[in-house]
Amino acid sequence: MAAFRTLDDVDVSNKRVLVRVDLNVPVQDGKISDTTRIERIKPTITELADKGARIILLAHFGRPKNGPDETNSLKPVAEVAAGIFGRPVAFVPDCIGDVAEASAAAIQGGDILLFENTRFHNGEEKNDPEFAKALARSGDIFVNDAFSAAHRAHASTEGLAHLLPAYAGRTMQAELDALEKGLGNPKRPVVAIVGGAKVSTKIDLLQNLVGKVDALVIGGGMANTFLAAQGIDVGKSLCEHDLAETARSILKAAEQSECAIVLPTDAVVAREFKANAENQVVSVDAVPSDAMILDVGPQTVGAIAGWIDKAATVVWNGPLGAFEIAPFDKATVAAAKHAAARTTDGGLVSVAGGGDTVSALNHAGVEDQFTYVSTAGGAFLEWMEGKELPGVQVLKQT
Ligand SMILES: Nc1ncnc2c1ncn2[C@@H]1O[C@H](COP(=O)(O)OP(=O)(O)OP(=O)(O)O)[C@@H](O)[C@H]1O
Ligand SMILES: O=C(O)[C@H](O)COP(=O)(O)O
Repeated sequence: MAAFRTLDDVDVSNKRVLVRVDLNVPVQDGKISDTTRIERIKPTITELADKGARIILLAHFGRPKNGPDETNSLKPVAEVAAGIFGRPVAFVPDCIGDVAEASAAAIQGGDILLFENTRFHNGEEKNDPEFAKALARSGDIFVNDAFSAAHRAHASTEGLAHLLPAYAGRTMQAELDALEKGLGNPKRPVVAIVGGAKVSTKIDLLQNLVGKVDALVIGGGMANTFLAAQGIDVGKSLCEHDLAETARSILKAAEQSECAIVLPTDAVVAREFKANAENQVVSVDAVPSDAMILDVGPQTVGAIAGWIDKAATVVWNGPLGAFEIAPFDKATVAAAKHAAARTTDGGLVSVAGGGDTVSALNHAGVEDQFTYVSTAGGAFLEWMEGKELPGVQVLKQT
């Protein structure tokens, strides 16, 4: 973290502080269904407000393509954020121009404004320097607290940092600290657990991990591709047969870098992809030709628990089975509980991220017991792939 400046390095009193946050929260039936991202930024907002900063929140919402539209407006988020922060949050219907600048000029220390969706302007995603300059006119300094949007080189995540003195917010700082412990400079042995549906969405991630970790546990649907690549018949399971060669090259790279690969040895199979479908546990070399693997089996869970016991650090992305439908959540829940217990009692550093992974940990009831659970989706994956995130990179340079 010494690589860039934080809120410890600046006097924010009475300054107009443009704070990039991630308010891209899920909405169901017109209501925000999960406020975790808003809760996560509260420490930064509280600190800035207590120090007398004039706070202006910048954020995107959804992926609007044709300018302003009501469904992607941040207006409803202002009220929810105010409830969580315990302070009024005034909504401003644009993020640039006269209204925005006049509102930012008028607020007092400790006040909070939320500017409308930055993506309502084309310049945001293009990282247009003119648009970034227009944003910068409302602020004296820039604080980026949106790790989960840091994989985007947009005007409000990257461009602004070239125009104003730039700092990492407390949430960004905590996220980067945790990720540094996870893969940057981890306590060894490091065990990565990667699951989820497909190999195709995680090739870069797997390739990066085998060069960095001591053991890689592969579960979920993607394990089927690895099993098939070794000549195992996986029946009707989800399997990317065209990626057999890629899977073999990942196994080879793992062998060269002495990374142990842990693949399922048994599996829970069913003939239907639905809750409570009739199911049985079989060895992976005895999957019936008309059945599909929907979870890893108990023997595999035992092996994964053994690896968690050996680990000083666990990084996790992707569920081990189709955890949304019982009973195919069993392995994910058991492994999550085991990692949580080892974190609480045994000093394990456990870092997890990814949309479905967070839901799975929530479902297991252990989200709070992990060392760190990232709310980032794409940004967490890119970090696991070993990529530099533009929004983080620019903070290091400025
Ligand atoms: N054996 C399996 N067969 C079919 N689907 C599976 C299997 N194992 C896991 N899945 C599915 O994989 C999906 C999650 O994978 P994904 O790679 O999207 O996770 P993630 O990276 O945490 O999430 P996100 O992509 O939202 O950030 C779940 O919907 C789960 O049902
Ligand atoms: O939800 C996210 O992962 C972030 O807010 C980034 O959103 P995006 O994928 O639309 O850029």
